Amino acid sequence: MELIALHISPALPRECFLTAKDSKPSAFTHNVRNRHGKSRFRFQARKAGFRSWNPNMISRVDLIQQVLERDSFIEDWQELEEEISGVDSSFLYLSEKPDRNMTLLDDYELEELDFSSSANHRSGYVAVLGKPNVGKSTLANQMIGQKLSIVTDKPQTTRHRVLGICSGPEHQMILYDTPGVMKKKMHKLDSMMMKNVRSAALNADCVLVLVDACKVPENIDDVLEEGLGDSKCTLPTLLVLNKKDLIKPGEIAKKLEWYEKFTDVDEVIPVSAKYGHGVDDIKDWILSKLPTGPPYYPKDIVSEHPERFFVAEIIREKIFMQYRNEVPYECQVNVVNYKTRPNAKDFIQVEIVVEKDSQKIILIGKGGKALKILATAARIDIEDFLQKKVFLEIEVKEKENWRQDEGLLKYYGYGGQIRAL
Ligand SMILES: Nc1nc2c(ncn2[C@@H]2O[C@H](COP(=O)(O)OP(=O)(O)OP(=O)(O)O)[C@@H](O)[C@H]2O)c(=O)[nH]1
Repeated sequence: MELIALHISPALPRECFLTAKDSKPSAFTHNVRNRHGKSRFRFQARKAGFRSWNPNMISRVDLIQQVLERDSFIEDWQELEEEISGVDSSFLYLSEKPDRNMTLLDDYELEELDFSSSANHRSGYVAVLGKPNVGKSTLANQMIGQKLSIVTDKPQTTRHRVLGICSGPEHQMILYDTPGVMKKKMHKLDSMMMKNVRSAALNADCVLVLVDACKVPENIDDVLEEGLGDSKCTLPTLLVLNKKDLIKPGEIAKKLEWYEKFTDVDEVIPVSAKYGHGVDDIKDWILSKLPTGPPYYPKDIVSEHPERFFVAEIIREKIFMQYRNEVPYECQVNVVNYKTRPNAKDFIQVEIVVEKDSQKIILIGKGGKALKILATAARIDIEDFLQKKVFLEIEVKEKENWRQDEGLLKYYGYGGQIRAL
């Protein structure tokens, strides 16, 4: 490791960050809070060539230890170590939002965030809600300028809350793309997914509710109720009439009028998320609702999820594209091993969990042909995403009723935390 230093800041509560695709090598930051909730140790980790700090490369404790070995100026390292060892570093918690009062940054930290103090800077959290297939992921990707959420033509493909960060010189919007709001919950998986939608809304400073412009206008009360619960009356809400490219301008005007008249939202904006039309209007609306304040994350960070999360999501997208009917919904993709190797391709071992033997047979195909096609398509996209060559190994396993098993679902990351190691 070519560590120079490690920076610890209360404004940066995450363990690993994904930087924008073509950004310059970044400062990777790491946060440890002391007992009083304030950072007392400040270091900075830089390693050229990484788009994110992959926790597999080095464990949290190793990282701290390496810094401690180098830096003699740390007085109270024993306390620091105690604190680190008390934290289960194999999980990333997705539901926390840094306390605004804790994000009062000093000059050094502002410099680290690439942020020059400005009274007009706005930052905050935005929950993106809507029924399945209305275009939430497409809009979130368009706003961030990079594909983070998988997009398919099938409903209910987003299972996790995907956090994407959209930064500009004067703003930082942190978007939660959420699974489609659904009334009927078939499995425990569905209820846990909806719980995640709610916790996204709890963190939000404002809310976008997407509807499909091609569909007959419909009440959004159920989306607001399911997605926001008690917060529904208090948060500024924008109704986004998406897929306007698919209908005639006259029809858009009629639907706009309907939604303005029959829903209790602050504004309605027609857009085409797919083609980026109207997306700037949405950004302007969000900016008018976010509080002024410093950024939460460095400006070149686009997500806090680890690379392995996106690897699993890319494979899930390919499953949706290749297989029909219920099969994609019955699959869970887990990255069980992710090794970065200095002199060889990265090694990624993945298991696809299915509920029945019949699904396993379909996934693998005759002589393993279908699985081979899947692995090739996934590998190409993963290499494009990671900007490096990988060796991808996929195995299909059967676990009866995994969608009903709360313990397993938590282990797979549906309980608000995902595995980092
Ligand atoms: N024509 C058109 N298609 C769109 C637009 N936005 C999204 N789509 C398509 O609609 C489908 C669903 O888009 P997603 O972004 O996956 O929808 P979602 O709301 O995230 O879906 P869930 O995962 O089910 O919650 C995809 O085929 C998109 O390409 C749009 O503005 N115009």
